[in-house]
Amino acid sequence: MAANANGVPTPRSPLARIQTQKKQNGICHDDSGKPVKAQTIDELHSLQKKRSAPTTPLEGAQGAFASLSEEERQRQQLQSISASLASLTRETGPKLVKGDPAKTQAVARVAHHHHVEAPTISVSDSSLKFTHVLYNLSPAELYEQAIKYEKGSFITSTGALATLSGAKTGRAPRDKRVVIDDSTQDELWWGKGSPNIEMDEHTFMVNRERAVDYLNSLDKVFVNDQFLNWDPQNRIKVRIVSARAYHSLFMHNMCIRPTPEELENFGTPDFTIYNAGQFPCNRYTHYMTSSTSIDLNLARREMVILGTQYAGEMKKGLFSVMHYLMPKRQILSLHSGCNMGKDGDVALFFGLSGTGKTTLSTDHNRYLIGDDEHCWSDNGVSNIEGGCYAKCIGLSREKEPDIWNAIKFGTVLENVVFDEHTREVDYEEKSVTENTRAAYPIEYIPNAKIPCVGPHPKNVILLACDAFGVLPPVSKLSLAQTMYHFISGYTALVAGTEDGIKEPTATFSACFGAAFIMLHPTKYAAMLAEKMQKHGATGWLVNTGWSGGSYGYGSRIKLPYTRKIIDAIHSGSLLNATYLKTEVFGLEIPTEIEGVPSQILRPENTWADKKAYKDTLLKLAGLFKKNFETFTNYKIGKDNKLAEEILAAGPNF
Ligand SMILES: Nc1ncnc2c1ncn2[C@@H]1O[C@H](COP(=O)(O)OP(=O)(O)OP(=O)(O)O)[C@@H](O)[C@H]1O
Ligand SMILES: O=C([O-])CC(=O)C(=O)O
Ligand SMILES: [Ca+2]
Ligand SMILES: [Mn+2]
Repeated sequence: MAANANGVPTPRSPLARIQTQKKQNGICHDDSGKPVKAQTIDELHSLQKKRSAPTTPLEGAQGAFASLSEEERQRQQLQSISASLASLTRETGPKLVKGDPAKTQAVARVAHHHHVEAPTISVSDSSLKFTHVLYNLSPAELYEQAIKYEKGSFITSTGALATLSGAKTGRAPRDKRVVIDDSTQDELWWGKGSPNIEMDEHTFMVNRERAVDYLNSLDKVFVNDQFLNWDPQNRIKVRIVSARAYHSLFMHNMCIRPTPEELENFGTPDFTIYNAGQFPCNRYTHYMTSSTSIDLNLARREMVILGTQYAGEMKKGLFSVMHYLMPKRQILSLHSGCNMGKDGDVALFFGLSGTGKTTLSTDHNRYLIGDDEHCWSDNGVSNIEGGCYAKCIGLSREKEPDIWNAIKFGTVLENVVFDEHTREVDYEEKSVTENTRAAYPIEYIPNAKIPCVGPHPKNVILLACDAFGVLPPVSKLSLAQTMYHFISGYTALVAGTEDGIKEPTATFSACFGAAFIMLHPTKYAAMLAEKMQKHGATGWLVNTGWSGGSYGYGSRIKLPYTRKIIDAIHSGSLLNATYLKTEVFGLEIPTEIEGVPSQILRPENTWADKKAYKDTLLKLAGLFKKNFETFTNYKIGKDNKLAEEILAAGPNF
């Protein structure tokens, strides 16, 4: 029974008497609740928000400044960010203020205490104005910023932040530039087939200045201080300076989120991204072939983004950095998904964009370690990232329930189309792009393994989305075959992820990620061979692409069948199946798998036109052979025995 304010029971009856308070001093009080502790509306609003713990990075010794005052912390933090944003020609950083410029009152007060000293060398207007820093904002704060200031930002019916990435809806690999200097000249892979297109140090500085000036011309910038790599011994500190809440939330989700304590001791970042994506590069600048430029300077540990707002550039730019830093430490960096069974059996999923790394590593019966970027060290595997980046085209609750459910508050949904009233997303719709994406923190997947590390892999699964429809749905590989297919990195690129490609086309991309590797592919291949051998991992080739004919004739292998195949690999049952060897590619294919129609296991059975099948098979084999020519002269491992074996493991016809 309910009680009124005086504790007198109020009987529930249809004709309950309306009770008014007894008159005191002749005034009628409505004191059903206590009055608010505010004298004004402003004061009332200020009560709404509780102060949170300070999140401030410190320069210098870890934890030594634990007793610093809040004010001193703020000052050091702004100094560190000001140093990041400094113009290198005017030798001064901008005046920084923490917080949203919209809250002008607070700004005036903070600015008085915290602005960084005025420049002495050469003064420009930008050094006279304040740049407001929105530092490691929470998802809720970033939502508010996005919705208020960024056109095209909306909350979907499930709570995700829908956003548009602008003119670019995929990466622009032809616009990537890497600074060539005395050390990178010899260390990195340059020339034919390499993703590293050179630029000189001076041009980098021109673009860096352009990006920094652009960012400093704004009222506010977002700064994220985060980590990469869950292996604590090989963790990298990254700072991302960007102009959009979308970019800040994307990286909040994709990188590892520091705890408040870790943030207090953050210090100087190991790597910094300047994302001035809304602003183009100057096409009169040397080495620039378009208005977009993604520039990597390993010596300065910096990356500059101009002319593209596609957030994937940041994620994959950092991945390139890891592909340089980790092999130096004898750690193999991998463009792969990774998950682990209840018994601790780890599987890696390699594959190019759209082949199924995210879809297949997200498996309700297994622990997710990560969906896209990993390291394999002497201690086992570790995820580089703190989030997942799933393709959304055709997404359904039935087929991919865990990804579906991860699209909720906090998740960034790029370039999707939704109902203007209900805000329900239509995942079939590709009118903005086919490369629609969801970026969410890894803990949004219920069986994520946190921390995202695991023991040495037992299975290495190479995913290829074969648009020709001639590769078997699954084959067991020898070590040499695994290397052959790893170096080849075959797939049919699915539309949209890389700018300009509109429909599936056969592609070879070394190490299943040539766009991101920094060293010659054979360096990574040799490390993979050594690790697989040492830890007894088995290689598999899984075709998640076409069956019964090429693209346009056959159809994509059904996801439930691919899942059954993957289940059989994980359980170990496929290892003991009966195999037969295919002609031309010499692949071992199983004759039976539980839950998969046996006739689809042999591609030639699914083709009505046997001659067309044979012709297509030979055509693809020819493409493999031609692609591999560039690698035949390279030494792999200590002696050249493996290189010869690998070559022999390719198609024979
Ligand atoms: N048989 C299949 N196996 C795997 N994926 C399939 C299959 N059939 C259809 N798909 C679809 O293919 C897409 C695979 O995309 P996924 O996000 O897993 O790519 P990815 O390898 O993680 O690429 P990226 O590196 O670009 O993130 C999903 O949209 C999935 O629904
Ligand atoms: O980088 C991207 O835009 C998406 C991705 O994961 C890939 O292409 O491998
Ligand atoms: Ca993915
Ligand atoms: Mn990827």
